[in-house]
Amino acid sequence: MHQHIEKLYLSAKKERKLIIGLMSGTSLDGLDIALCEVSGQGMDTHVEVVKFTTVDYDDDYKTRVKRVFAKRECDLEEVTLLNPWIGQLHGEMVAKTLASWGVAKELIDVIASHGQTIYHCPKNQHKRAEYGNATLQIGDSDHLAVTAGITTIADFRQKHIAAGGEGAPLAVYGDYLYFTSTSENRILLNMGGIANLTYLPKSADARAVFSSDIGPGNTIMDAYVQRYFTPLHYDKDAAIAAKGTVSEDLLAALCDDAFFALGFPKTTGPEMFNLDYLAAAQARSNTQNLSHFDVMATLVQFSGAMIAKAINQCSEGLTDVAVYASGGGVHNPLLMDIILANCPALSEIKNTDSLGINPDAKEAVLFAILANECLSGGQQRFGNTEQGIPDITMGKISFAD
Ligand SMILES: Nc1ncnc2c1ncn2[C@@H]1O[C@H](COP(=O)(O)OP(=O)(O)OP(=O)(O)O)[C@@H](O)[C@H]1O
Ligand SMILES: CC(=O)N[C@H]1[C@@H]2OC[C@@H](O2)[C@@H](O)[C@@H]1O[C@H](C)C(=O)O
Repeated sequence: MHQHIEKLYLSAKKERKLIIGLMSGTSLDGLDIALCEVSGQGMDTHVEVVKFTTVDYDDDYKTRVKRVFAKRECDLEEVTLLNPWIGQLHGEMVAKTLASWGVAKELIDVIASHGQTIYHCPKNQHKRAEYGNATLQIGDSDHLAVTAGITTIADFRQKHIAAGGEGAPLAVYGDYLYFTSTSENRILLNMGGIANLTYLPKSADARAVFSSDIGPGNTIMDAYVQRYFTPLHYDKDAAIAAKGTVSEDLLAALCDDAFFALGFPKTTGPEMFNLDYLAAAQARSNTQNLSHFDVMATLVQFSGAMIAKAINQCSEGLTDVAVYASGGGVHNPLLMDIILANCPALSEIKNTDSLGINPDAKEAVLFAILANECLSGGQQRFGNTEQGIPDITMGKISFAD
């Protein structure tokens, strides 16, 4: 038996594993690194986030990735060069972070790497009959594994598509296995660049679980700030939006798109929700001359209103629904206020801290849970492909040498 297979077999048998979950999201803010002690599997999964950090990307990384990010046409050589380059960079980031934590790489069972999404195109977006759903994450895991010296499980989204899904949201698997409660119905709301939610019934019936992207979280706001408020990367604490006034005409135009009429589940990305989307809405509503502050005020209202609409749709007819938020959007006080103000059935929105998981770490923890399922789980049935939750084992394995 190959030594790597034997080591993986021994890891898979361990009651407690040390798994490093990695997430690099559509906001391109940094690499989330969560050192997780994972025990059990399936509905008995328990995670302790031993250490967490976000290693910020420098402007060089952002500039390089943005040349190919969410663009229908780009330099294929650049994509080819970035794939190993990001994998190696992520491996170096992990190695340096472990060293700073004083954790020897030999103690780590596996790394679980999401990679960097550069293009996401579900059928509702490309509308090309000859193709199915598709998505592309780069940051090759062989380069990551060799650089970090740790076996790496990666590229989770492809199997989801192979089994009939759209490759996202994958949060539903981790949410169901880890956050299901038999005392309350729960909505897990993630607000990164894109907002997505998972509905967890207190019946714990996997067939009643529900998950979908909603629309933009921070992605258009970030792009607007990066264009007009250089060198800022985002509207910290909504300081810019707070100075503006919502344009009802622009808001109506932003909300008026076929994507929002699609039923759930659905997925999207910055391929659709970007500054071109904003410009088209401004042209339709003749609001091209708004101040930057008024545009930002309207964008945060747009995200908040669409998120609230999805929460209301999900919880219609239910009495006890608790909402737990995660992702960088939890730090935007104006966004959180708008959501709550538009959800009459809610008295508060908690964040996942109250469930023991740092809201900034949740996505990285998700991939650690998916890797644990790849090694030791797989028994939990979802069997709900129509709802975008097929029963599958996700991830490709890259050995360290
Ligand atoms: N203090 C803050 N005030 C306002 N917004 C904030 C604050 N901190 C973070 N954010 C927002 O959160 C974003 C980062 O969130 P997160 O890391 O969850 O995104 P992501 O994971 O890259 O996105 P996705 O989940 O779509 O892949 C920032 O780009 C910014 O828009
Ligand atoms: C293609 C892709 O990277 N999608 C992301 C993005 O970021 C949020 C939302 O859109 C979600 O659908 C997904 O990531 C999270 C981790 C998910 O799969 O649940």
